[in-house]
Amino acid sequence: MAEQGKKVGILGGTFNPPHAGHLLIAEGVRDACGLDEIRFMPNAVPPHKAGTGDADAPQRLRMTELAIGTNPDFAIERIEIDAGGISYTSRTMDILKEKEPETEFYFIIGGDSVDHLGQWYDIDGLMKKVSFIGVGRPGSRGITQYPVRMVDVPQIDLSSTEIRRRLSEGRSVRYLLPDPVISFIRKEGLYGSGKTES
Ligand SMILES: Nc1ncnc2c1ncn2[C@@H]1O[C@H](COP(=O)(O)OP(=O)(O)OP(=O)(O)O)[C@@H](O)[C@H]1O
Ligand SMILES: O=C(O)c1ccc[n+]([C@@H]2O[C@H](COP(=O)([O-])O)[C@@H](O)[C@H]2O)c1
Repeated sequence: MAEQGKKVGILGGTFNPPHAGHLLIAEGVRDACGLDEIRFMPNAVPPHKAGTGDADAPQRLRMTELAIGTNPDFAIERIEIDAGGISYTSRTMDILKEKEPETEFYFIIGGDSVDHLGQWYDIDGLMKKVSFIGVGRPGSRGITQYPVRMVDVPQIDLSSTEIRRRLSEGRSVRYLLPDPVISFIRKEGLYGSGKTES
């Protein structure tokens, strides 16, 4: 059972893989907005992405767990992974709000997501269900006609795409994502990184 009036930030993502950019914005928003907790919420099937390549949903979930580690301010929200199918945020928020009527939810998005918010499923309905917090992202405008509270947090020009590319080219990803996630990627042989014993 949720505590009364707890302020929870939801960082939804594909986390393919999770990286320093995700961790930085989560901590930045938590701090700037006085949130009690940030939940990282991996989606099952992302609504607006072509696919997730060779990482399946359980692997993305595991990598997200490893990324947040033991940080007591961070948690995992597995509602979308457990539901399966295409993860429309509007539907997810209905379920979350019904489960935890006392919790105040804030949905955190990066500048590229801000730019494309108008294309989200049931966006007008969704706006009535949850408050949006946006953060800048290099290469995006972070502009929308929808009411998004833009928050200034440290930014890093990093994406999961860039990490997958580096791994497939055998290049270093050290410090771009937490070591336990790198070890998992190598152990599972994800993103063309090649299987290793360590
Ligand atoms: N470096 C970053 N700065 C700000 N926001 C980010 C950054 N990286 C990701 N985000 C935001 O985090 C959320 C989840 O991102 P996602 O898991 O899709 O990662 P991604 O790096 O954008 O992935 P990909 O490169 O595969 O598209 C999105 O709202 C996205 O805008
Ligand atoms: O509901 C939608 O139509 C919708 C469209 C695009 C993205 N989202 C959600 O926004 C979050 C970030 O998306 P992504 O694709 O950058 O990982 C993630 O939780 C997605 O499920 C949701």
